[in-house]
Amino acid sequence: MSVEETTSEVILTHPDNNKTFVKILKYGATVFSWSLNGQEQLWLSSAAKLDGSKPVRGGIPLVFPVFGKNQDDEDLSKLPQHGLARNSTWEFLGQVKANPPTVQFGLGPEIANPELSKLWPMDYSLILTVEMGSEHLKTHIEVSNTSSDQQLKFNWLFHTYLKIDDIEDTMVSNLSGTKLFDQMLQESYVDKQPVVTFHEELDRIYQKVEDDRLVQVIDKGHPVHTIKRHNLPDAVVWNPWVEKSKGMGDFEPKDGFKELVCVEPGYVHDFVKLQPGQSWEAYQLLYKDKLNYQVL
Ligand SMILES: O=P(O)(O)OC[C@H]1O[C@H](O)[C@H](O)[C@@H](O)[C@@H]1O
Repeated sequence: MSVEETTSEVILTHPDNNKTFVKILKYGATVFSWSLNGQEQLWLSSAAKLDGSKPVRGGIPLVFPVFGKNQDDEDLSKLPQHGLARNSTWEFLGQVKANPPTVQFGLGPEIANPELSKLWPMDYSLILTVEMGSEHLKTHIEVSNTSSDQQLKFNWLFHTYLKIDDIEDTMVSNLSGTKLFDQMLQESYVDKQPVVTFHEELDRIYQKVEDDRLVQVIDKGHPVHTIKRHNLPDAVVWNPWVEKSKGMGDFEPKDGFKELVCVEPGYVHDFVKLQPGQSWEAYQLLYKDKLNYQVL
């Protein structure tokens, strides 16, 4: 059977290769493991909570309706950092395709975390579609405004923790020439470096990155992850390094930052704004590709 459901998880196994599978926690609809022919692709903290007591530290947490901690918006500023989707138990809607195995999860205010929904009493419907091919993992989101009279204003982001061998051998490519907001320096500038490299905590929001820029994670010259984005103009690149990792209780081992890089496709610089009845969709596609250094 290619789709197995337990009380807390859904596991998809590829029909042609049982070493290719994905595990999704209903809490947060969080993909917390993706094995591609026996090789884990996502980083997961060994102290990550998988019991619904807090968002998962690793995998692909979903960020909605606000990225970070909003200070200005009357409604969104009441929510905690990264919103409510990653701390709500989603409904498993079932399998929609046999091959590639594809499943859907849904979230709306009627089942979302009640404490957080009180802080943000909006009408919306989210459908997450997870498709696992023999060589790829696609996460697709559709957000609908189900209100009859109110605008829906939100951020979306796939907070993807990619597993790597060694952060100091790793580069992230094809973001050069893009404007970014540096969360460490709290300032905006254009990245003039040919690739992103890591020597300390790095937390950058690259803005309005064209859809046809394929972001690649390169290990000693070899591309290990390729990320295609659809309708997600921003890309956050994050590595917590030594001090930030120490400060996160659910981050283990403490030197685990060496084996992860977060590349997070999102819509976070601006808000998506939907009028009553409107919908918006976007996806992230993770796959393997040859080195594709784009001259832009
Ligand atoms: O600790 P969390 O709430 O999961 O946030 C983890 C990280 O998310 C994003 O990458 C932000 O850019 C970082 O500033 C933040 O530290």
